[in-house]
Amino acid sequence: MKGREHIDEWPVQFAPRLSVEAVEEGTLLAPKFNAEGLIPVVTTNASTGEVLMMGTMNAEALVRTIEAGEAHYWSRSRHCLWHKGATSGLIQRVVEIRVDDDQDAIWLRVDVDGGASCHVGYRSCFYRSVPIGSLNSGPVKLRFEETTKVFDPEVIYGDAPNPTQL
Ligand SMILES: N=c1c2ncn([C@@H]3O[C@H](COP(=O)(O)OP(=O)(O)OP(=O)(O)O)[C@@H](O)[C@H]3O)c2ncn1[C@@H]1O[C@H](COP(=O)(O)O)[C@@H](O)[C@H]1O
Ligand SMILES: [Mg+2]
Ligand SMILES: [Zn+2]
Repeated sequence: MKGREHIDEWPVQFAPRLSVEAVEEGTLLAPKFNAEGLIPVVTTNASTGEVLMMGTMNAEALVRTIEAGEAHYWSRSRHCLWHKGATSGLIQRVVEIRVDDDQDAIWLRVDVDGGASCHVGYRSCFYRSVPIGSLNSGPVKLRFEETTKVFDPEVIYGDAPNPTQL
């Protein structure tokens, strides 16, 4: 974190994970980051509950999100701290941050400037559904639940590399 190189200088401190009871029933934030230093984050629309994104944070992204009230993630495809909307203006304003029982998953409830959270141009990253019970042979055919894009990624992101990796 720029100008605050040591974790003790960060504006938000996490508690140590000293007991199951403290983690599950206590009142201190003691997040569990995985071996790569990451924690999964599910982000929903604060008004509608719609799931918008599944992302990851490192400790710095979580601290910055708490500090700024705007969603910050760790981009695994671009290997950098990612302030969502820094390029596109599609900032996610955090209404509430929740942590799950064992504190190894984060839930962000957000309002989104511009109404879209997906780099493909849709409102939600989960813009397609998988039909239940369709057992025809061949690949499962997806159904588009969102049919119009909120924005045109080519206009917004230009020639930036597409983060979707095959
Ligand atoms: N803007 C987005 C963006 N919005 C939503 N998402 C979704 O966020 C999820 C996490 O993205 P990551 O890049 O962290 O990828 P990952 O899932 O960790 O890594 P993979 O294993 O999938 O490669 C994915 O489901 C993405 O589809 C985005 N992923 C990438 N971007 C890129 O971020 C850059 C900045 O965009 P803004 O933040 O909108 O300014 C642009 O280059 C965009 O292409
Ligand atoms: Mg992904
Ligand atoms: Zn997406």
